[in-house]
Amino acid sequence: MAKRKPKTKKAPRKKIKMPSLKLSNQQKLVLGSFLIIFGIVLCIAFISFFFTGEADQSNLSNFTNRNVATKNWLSKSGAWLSDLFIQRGFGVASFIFSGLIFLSGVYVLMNLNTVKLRKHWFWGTLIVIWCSILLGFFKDKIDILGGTIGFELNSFLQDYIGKIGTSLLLVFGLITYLAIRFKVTFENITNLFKSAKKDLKDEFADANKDTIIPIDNNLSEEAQAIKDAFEINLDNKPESKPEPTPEPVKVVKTEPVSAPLEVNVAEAEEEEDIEPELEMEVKTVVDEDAERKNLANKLVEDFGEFDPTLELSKYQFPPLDLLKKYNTEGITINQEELEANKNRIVETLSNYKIGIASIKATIGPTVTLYEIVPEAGVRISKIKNLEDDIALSLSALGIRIIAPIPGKGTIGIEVPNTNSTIVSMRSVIAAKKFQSSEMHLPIALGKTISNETFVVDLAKMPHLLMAGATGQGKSVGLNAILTSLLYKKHPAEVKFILVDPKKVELTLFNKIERHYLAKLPDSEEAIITDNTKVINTLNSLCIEMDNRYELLKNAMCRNIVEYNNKFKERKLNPNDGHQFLPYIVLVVDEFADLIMTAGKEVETPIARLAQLARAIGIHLIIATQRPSVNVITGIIKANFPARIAFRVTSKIDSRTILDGSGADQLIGRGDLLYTQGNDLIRVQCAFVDTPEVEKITDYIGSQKAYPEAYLLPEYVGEESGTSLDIDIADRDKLFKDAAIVIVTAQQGSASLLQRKLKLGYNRAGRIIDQLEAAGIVGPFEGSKARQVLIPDLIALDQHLENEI
Ligand SMILES: Nc1ncnc2c1ncn2[C@@H]1O[C@H](COP(=O)(O)OP(=O)(O)OP(=O)(O)O)[C@@H](O)[C@H]1O
Repeated sequence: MAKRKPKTKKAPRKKIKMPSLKLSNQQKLVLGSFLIIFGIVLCIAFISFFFTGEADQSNLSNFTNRNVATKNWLSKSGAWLSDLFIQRGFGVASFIFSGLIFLSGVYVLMNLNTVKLRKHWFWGTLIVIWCSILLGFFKDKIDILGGTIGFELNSFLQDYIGKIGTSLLLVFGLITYLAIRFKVTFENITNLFKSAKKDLKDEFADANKDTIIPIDNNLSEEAQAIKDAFEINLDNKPESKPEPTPEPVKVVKTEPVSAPLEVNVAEAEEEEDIEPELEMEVKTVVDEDAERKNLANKLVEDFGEFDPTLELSKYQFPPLDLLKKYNTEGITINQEELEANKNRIVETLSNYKIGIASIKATIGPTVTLYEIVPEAGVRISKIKNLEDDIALSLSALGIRIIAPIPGKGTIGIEVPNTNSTIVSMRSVIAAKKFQSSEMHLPIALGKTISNETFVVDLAKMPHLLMAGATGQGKSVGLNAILTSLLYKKHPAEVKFILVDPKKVELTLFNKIERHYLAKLPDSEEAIITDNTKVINTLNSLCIEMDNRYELLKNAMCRNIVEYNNKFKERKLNPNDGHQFLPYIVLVVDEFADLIMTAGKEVETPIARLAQLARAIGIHLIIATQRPSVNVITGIIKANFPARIAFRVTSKIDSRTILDGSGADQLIGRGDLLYTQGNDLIRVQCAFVDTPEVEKITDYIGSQKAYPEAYLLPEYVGEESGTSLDIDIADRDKLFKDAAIVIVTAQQGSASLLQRKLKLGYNRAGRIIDQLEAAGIVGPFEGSKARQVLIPDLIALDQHLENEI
């Protein structure tokens, strides 16, 4: 079976979640309102209990008897409930339970986070117990205060630690509660007292400001008395301290000055007082990073890590059964063939006087590798030169000599099997190596010569160049790559941009447009078959790349993996434009065709993407039939270290794609050479047929999808405005309407036309060209809208009339 979810992905230290009871919205409404009403019922019954409890007491045992009448406002059930909670339970503190039940109802109804609710219940229950123990002291006076439980607990404690001990224990409980729940500290309390004292003083000071005592020569006795009184009231200092304020007043008194001097008694006092109380304001520098981290931790605690797959949480990965099993699968060893080939190799080599010390065969799906160890003193180059002779003697195509096999110290001769076996996509997808791979973009390419499943990571490549003559298995190879990713990656994690100039190869993927494809905002079809659109898409992808780099820079991340992890850990704020970034894989099926028609316009953005896009999760896969140097230019080659070569027709083509020969000696039908810069690895590509792809895309396409394909940023092409001599007769039918829209809005943008006239991007772009040619809008100005050269509609009419 296909893996439903890449469970083997390093589980990011997820908290073990409590099994959550998932309720539908209707169930939430029912349960929420029930709890709210039940909370209210309890509260009413409890209140009523204080008035009717005593009267109902005797009837409780006859609760089931219909004829017995109770006085509780909620009748027998009210009497029973309040007796249970208050009398036999926790006393008046039981009101807290009714509040908690009510609160639970509100939480369920409003779909609030239950973590807080759990806290409320925990602390609420503790308060109930604390209160009932406290009120248990008064059981003798009013027995319902603490309830039976409160009384029992209280007397239990008293038996062991006495009345004083129990009281102290309750005080300790209160302190603990305040300290933990309200973060009260000793410093907080002292600061509170200090500030209260200061406030009090300020108040007095203010009061005195109103009664400023003009101290002139004759400071009245009363003033002195008032001042003294203040000193006595406000100064807490011990009497031994140096004498406080009277001094300045005395001075004034004894020294008559002609100019009246106003002395504010309170002020003078404050000067004295403030000094010893001088408080240093300690400003703690808030570490923003730490604060953000705390917030992120809290968010993760409350809501769990961000799950990008949440929107399509019910998405099912395609099952393995959709892929076909082949009868020809499984390697059959033809002993005779093996023997015959061995003998011929030994014979041919001995004809050239090359002795062999040992020979060993490894049978692969399409070729068998004969590893020989030549006798001492044999030149390797001598064997290498015998390639054609060995091929002749074995009368077989596709003989490849690897001399020496890197890291083995042997010489390899690959000889095609007479009956090659098909490597099914099913077998490679089912392989443990693929299923348990922890790669970011794993691709099960096929099987190696030693019959091992060959899995590579596209994210590491980071771009792939694929070449091969027509009919050698390129399209199947591309399908195998796409299938691998579909089997391993959720729609939220990867998006494809498919360019298919042949128009038929990738059309099947149209069905998964809203799951897996990305497209330009204005394009109708997600799969690009039109070469001009490719240019826009590539440029748009460059904008996406720049945007992503900006996001990474702001998030201080070096690559998409770090960024996405940070986003999942809720350390990046979506309000700042951050979002989970899916990988984007651009697949171009026929690159030669593109280069021929668009040349530099395609080459430049491709080269730019190839150079820069690896860190931000954009990967390119480019396939071509013609691996000639004018298609795979130096700049492209330099940026595509990973290459796949299917069979090509000439050594030169092989050299272009692989920087060496080899691809010309392949046997076709999915036989390929893979290199990532160093060794060449011969792989038999997995075979996936069109009906299989169709089944997979049908399966995915039938599931719930995103509202639309992943939208790439809009790119306003420069191609508009190139041909300014547009014939008036060739103008679009909507030309005049467009001119009116543009002049009215005084904004020369194609997207405005798209919106107002409901046009596709291409047509809107063409009309903008025509408007430029007609002198209505100015030339292209990059990201800005074009200038409108006509001020109003009257001027537009005149302008168009003059043209004719
Ligand atoms: N991995 C494979 N295993 C077995 N047969 C294969 C494999 N790949 C391709 N073939 C055979 O080769 C045929 C041509 O393959 P494919 O259509 O992929 O070639 P191509 O290189 O894409 O050709 P073109 O460039 O003309 O589209 C297939 O129909 C299939 O019969």
